[in-house]
Amino acid sequence: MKIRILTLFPEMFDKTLGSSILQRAIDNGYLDIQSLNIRDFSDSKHKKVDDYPYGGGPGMVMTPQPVFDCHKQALENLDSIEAPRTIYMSPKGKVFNQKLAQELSKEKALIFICGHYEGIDQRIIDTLVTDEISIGDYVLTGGEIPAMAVVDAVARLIPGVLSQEESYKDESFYNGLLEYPQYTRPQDFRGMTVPDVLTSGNHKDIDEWRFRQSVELTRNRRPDLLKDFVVPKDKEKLFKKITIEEKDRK
Ligand SMILES: C[S@@+](CC[C@H](N)C(=O)[O-])C[C@H]1O[C@@H](n2cnc3c(N)ncnc32)[C@H](O)[C@@H]1O
Repeated sequence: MKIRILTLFPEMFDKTLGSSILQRAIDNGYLDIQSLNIRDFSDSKHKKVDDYPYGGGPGMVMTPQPVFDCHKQALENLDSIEAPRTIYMSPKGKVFNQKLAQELSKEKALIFICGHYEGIDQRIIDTLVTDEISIGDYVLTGGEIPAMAVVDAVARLIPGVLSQEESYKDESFYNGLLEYPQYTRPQDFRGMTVPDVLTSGNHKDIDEWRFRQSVELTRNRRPDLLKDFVVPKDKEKLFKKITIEEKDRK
């Protein structure tokens, strides 16, 4: 997947994209990420990228010209890819989730626009942007951290990026549930022991225990997720049993 990030702070991406799984994905050719500095595209003498909002009010707004020209360069960069989605990171956007990450991971290319100050001129959004995405109901200083979160969540779903051991299929949200608790060595840490079932070697029991933990955790913490949860065929009986037991306990 090719990713182009339009930002006033390209250096913010160096560390994140140059570490761990993302760096490996780049090295192995699964990801091609470039950040473009919007300021480099400003026509103004002092490379100005913002101005006062029409109608008054606090703060500054990012002007259209540098962003339009930076976006044009990003498109030229991706010339073999037709109409890539252009995502504006914005607190006003659709709230990002695993489903959207899965959808975006199927794209050949993505362009991200990171806002700053009070945001970007609406004409950029009306003309260039296909998706406005928020990472939650709070306001950050800029779109860089939100873009990194989206790039990270999307990249790890691209086939081949994660090795088998790191498979995401059991992880929270992927199958509609929160993940079960995880334990590692030692089996006894200062008197706190690992649940016996996990050291039993009985894979059926382990599988059932994990499913039960996932269902109970989701029911307690995120009951909203259960509305869309499709119970796997082989877990239907167990799911019913867990549900009855939970009702009896109340
Ligand atoms: C200070 S914010 C601007 C907020 C804007 N004035 C508003 O009230 O909606 C500056 C930039 O940070 C980014 N940003 C802030 N919070 C975000 C969030 N929750 N999700 C995605 N992007 C966010 C956006 O790119 C935004 O243009």
